[in-house]
Amino acid sequence: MLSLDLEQNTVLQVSANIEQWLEVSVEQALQMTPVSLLGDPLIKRVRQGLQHKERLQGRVSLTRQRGGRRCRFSGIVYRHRQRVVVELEQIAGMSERRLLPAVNEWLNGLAETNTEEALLQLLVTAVRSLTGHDRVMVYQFDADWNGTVVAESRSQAAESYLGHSFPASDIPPQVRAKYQKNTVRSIPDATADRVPLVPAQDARDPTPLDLSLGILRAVAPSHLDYTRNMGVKATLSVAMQDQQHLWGLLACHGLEPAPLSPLVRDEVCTLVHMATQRLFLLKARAETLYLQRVHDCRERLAEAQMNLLDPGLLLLQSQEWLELFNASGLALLKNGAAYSIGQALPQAELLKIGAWLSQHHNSTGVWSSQHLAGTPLAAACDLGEVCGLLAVPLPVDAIPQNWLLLLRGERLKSYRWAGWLQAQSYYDQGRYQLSAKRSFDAWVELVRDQSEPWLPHEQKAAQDIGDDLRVTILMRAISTLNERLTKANRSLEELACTDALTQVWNRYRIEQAIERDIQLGEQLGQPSVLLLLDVDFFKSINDQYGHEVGDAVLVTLADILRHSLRETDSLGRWGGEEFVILASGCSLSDGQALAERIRTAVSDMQFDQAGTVTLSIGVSQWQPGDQRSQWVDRADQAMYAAKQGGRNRVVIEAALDV
Ligand SMILES: Nc1nc2c(ncn2[C@@H]2O[C@H](COP(=O)(O)OP(=O)(O)OP(=O)(O)O)[C@@H](O)[C@H]2O)c(=O)[nH]1
Repeated sequence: MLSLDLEQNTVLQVSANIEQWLEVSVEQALQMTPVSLLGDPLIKRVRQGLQHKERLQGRVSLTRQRGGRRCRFSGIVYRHRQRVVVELEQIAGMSERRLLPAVNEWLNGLAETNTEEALLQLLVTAVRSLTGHDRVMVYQFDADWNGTVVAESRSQAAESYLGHSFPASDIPPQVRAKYQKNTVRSIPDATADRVPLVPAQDARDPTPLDLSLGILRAVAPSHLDYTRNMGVKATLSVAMQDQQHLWGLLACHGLEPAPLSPLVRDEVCTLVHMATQRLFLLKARAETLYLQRVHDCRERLAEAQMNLLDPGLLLLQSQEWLELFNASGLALLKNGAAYSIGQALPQAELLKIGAWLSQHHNSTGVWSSQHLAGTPLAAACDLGEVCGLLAVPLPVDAIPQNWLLLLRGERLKSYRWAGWLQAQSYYDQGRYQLSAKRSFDAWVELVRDQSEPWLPHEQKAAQDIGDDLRVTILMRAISTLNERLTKANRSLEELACTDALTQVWNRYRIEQAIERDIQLGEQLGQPSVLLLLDVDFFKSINDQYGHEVGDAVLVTLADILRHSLRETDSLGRWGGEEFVILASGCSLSDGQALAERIRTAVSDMQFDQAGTVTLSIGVSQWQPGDQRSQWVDRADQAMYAAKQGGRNRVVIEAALDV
């Protein structure tokens, strides 16, 4: 490793072992110019490639004769402030020409895998065949940065770590941050001596050289302890990440020092990079399929909205929602009622959950827990077997009293922790301080009372479906309200058209019916007849028995009249003790017959206290050109004639003296 000042054309620092590689002593090297030490082509390439850049794209190469043999070096170059760092490694082992076809084959294989498991397994197999490490693992981080080994390829001699977990403290935040900058960390020989730079500091710029972009920097003593305690003497780890997120690591272990050609290391990085891309592609594909299922569910909800289905009934048919959310039970809390499917809780407990959520969760976003026993909700109700809850508020009028609840049972998980669980790092003055692990024996920890975690895409899908469900509930509520309003309007209308005492139509309503019949007569020539009925000597009934008896007579009379009519006839109270019957589609003679029937029925009737009651009835037929008043007047005149003629009789208009 060398640091150069290309402006001043000087060599600032060199590795103490430079002579072993380039056959110049440290003193000589520090006297030389960069060009005389590393050659004109290399320095030219660095000058061109490093303009305005932190690191050189690609590699530089250098050839030297050593002990009569030609040695090839490959190097990386990066900048720290004014200084340019050159790291050179001798190329050994598999030649470039033999390496490429093998890598290509592995790359093709990776591109053909269709499951995450197959992909990661192929990756560890490929990397081990290239590097010859004893154990190659893929190590996946969970949300808390604990890592679990999800794929492994190993030699007989290496113990298996598959399924083991490592606590987050093993790879603390500042180490994780470094992986974002430099995806690869290589320790080919953990037992090797550290080689210092000479001089240790650049006299003009005492800032320590930042080597975080490099490969050859020495390893922190705590990390060396860590690898030693793990029983490994060589490691290589490569970050598996997309732009923002460190998903996991590819980690290689050698039980013995494992010198690694920089070219092989580069190819491993390429394989890991390609495998990570493929991994995210497979994940994206799975997510697309999931979103398609969510979309189908939403389509069905949209249909339910159009058909104004009751969301509660809808839920009962939604077995699919259970599968979609990998839920053991599902409940809808709506207007104080609970509908549920699957293994839910008793209605009373579900309602308690709803009440607690409404009181404590004010946001319109979802509420979730995979460990309900650790939340205050556990004290508010009996959760039974339920360990996980994803609750989606369905606010109507901004108050989230309605909830969609997705429930999950326990998922027993055994963590096979590799090494001690005691804190391996501690936080001090804003930095994690590392201390090495001392044991890597597996500890099995059984995690109880927890469900599968609610993944972000599941939470998003639940929120979307919740939004649709909320609209369905609203639409349903509006339609129910409309139905009620229509009913209420109809009752009001009836009330406005009904005579309060006799419950037959009032004068306003019967006049409307008469107008309608006049229109039908004019448009279709339909005949209609009016009967005007007046109680004889009604005043004397009132006078003799009191007004209440008079009222009772009117009520009984209305009943008799109602029962004497056909479907098409209409009955109304004209006022006082007068009634009107409109016999639609009826001739004058038919009207006369009807009037006679009624007159007889009434006169034959014994009224409770009033005894016999008789009617005088006038009958008139609508004539083309008649206004309502003319038609009614003629019936009135006929009725008057009946009175005149001695009462308890029917007179038709034809009998009137014109
Ligand atoms: N009990 C009761 N009486 C009513 C009601 N509406 C009108 N009346 C009475 O009905 C009586 C009608 O009397 P009149 O118009 O003199 O006629 P009448 O006694 O029937 O004699 P004629 O029609 O000539 O046979 C009056 O005394 C009114 O007060 C009612 O709703 N209830």
